[in-house]
Amino acid sequence: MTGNCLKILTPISSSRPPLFSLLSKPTKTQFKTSSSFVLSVKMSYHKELAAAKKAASLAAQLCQALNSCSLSPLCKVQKVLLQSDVQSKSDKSPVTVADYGMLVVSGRAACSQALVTFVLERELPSEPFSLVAEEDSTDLRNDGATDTLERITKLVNETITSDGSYSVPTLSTEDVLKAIDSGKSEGGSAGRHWVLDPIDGTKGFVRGDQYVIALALLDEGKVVLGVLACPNLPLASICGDYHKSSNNEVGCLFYAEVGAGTYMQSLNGFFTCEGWYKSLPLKNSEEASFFESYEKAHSQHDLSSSIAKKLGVKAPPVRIDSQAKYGALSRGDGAIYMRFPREGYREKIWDHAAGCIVVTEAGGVVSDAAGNPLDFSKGKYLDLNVGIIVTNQKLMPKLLKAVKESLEEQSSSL
Ligand SMILES: Nc1ncnc2c1ncn2[C@@H]1O[C@H](COP(=O)(O)O)[C@@H](O)[C@H]1OP(=O)(O)O
Ligand SMILES: [Mg+2]
Ligand SMILES: [Mg+2]
Ligand SMILES: [Mg+2]
Repeated sequence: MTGNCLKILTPISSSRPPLFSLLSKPTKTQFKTSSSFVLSVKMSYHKELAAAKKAASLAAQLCQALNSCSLSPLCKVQKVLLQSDVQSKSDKSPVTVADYGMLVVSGRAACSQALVTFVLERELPSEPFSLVAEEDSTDLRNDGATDTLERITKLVNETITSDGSYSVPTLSTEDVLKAIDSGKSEGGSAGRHWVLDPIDGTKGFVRGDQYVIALALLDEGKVVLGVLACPNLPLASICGDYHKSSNNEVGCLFYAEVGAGTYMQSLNGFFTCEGWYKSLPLKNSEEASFFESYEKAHSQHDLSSSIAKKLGVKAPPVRIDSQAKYGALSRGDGAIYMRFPREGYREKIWDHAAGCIVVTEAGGVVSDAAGNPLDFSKGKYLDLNVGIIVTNQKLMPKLLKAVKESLEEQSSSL
């Protein structure tokens, strides 16, 4: 453990990156040593990672404040929402417009997006800024949204003031709208692009369960760093006897930089847990626990349970919302994550970029259902073969075989 953060050990991989990749080296250069061993010196993204951690942590603080202010009219609406079903957009994702309640939910995500944009631009003033993000300001520009817009502008300003690092004039509602709309980049394979899901796991957020602020950086189409701020995720493992754990603190920040590993610290800055080294995966598929979406509409539970059966998995699935699944997996809470969206759903890069590097830098493997790595260079969508599967290097061949068999069985039964 270093300072107040935990280094997540590589569960299976024997090919940890060399220590020199942790050092600050500004160029991508290949060196030949006298023994003709080729060393590839990696680009360092330390400055960008520090900015991303700060942005995601502040956004998490903002989301937590939104949830705990029981007297706020915003929260009263959320309480009503908790008892009602969340409406759908045309792409079948929850949220937005239709009524004031939905505006409040999308407004909160937009609020988080504005704050992340503000922090990244202030922390990295000399870098060109391109952001591919989920939210836009359309709903907040409607006449009926004035009150919500004023409230979220106030909350963004309060969070900036309470942090105390930036001496800027108070942001206006127009500043906030502009900050939200700077997330309209299309991404792609050239240059650098930030990728943001300002509230990932909207349904979990509305239910008071798991959600994350997920931020990643693409460089030439590759994910080079990722941060997952998980305000409701316990610091202790969420599998096995976790409910018996003496530590019931919540709020985790996972972060990873290419070639430099994955780390976790507590969101409040104090790290108190230990002992995860012992529970790292694994072993045999029978002992693996597997994660999937809480929402049946997001992933076919019957398909994953047929795959788990083939693998001999004994434990019941762990169903939680959002990319918190990637974070929990990276620290060894479970060994497998399976995601099989319903036909017609297109996965977006902001739903996987940060989670993907958090898992791969901890030694895991993320692929589509056919075993291809995820390609983040094609714009805001991921073009995938059927679904996404995640596990460690030892279990991946077995998992792929089981996935293939179950998919064949599924298509022959149609
Ligand atoms: N119909 C759907 N199928 C699959 N994923 C969806 C669907 N609707 C929304 N999502 C997105 O899936 C992610 C949540 O997945 P999970 O079920 O694993 O929590 C979220 O990013 C959510 O978007 P959002 O960011 O708006 O919440
Ligand atoms: Mg959404
Ligand atoms: Mg999402
Ligand atoms: Mg979202």
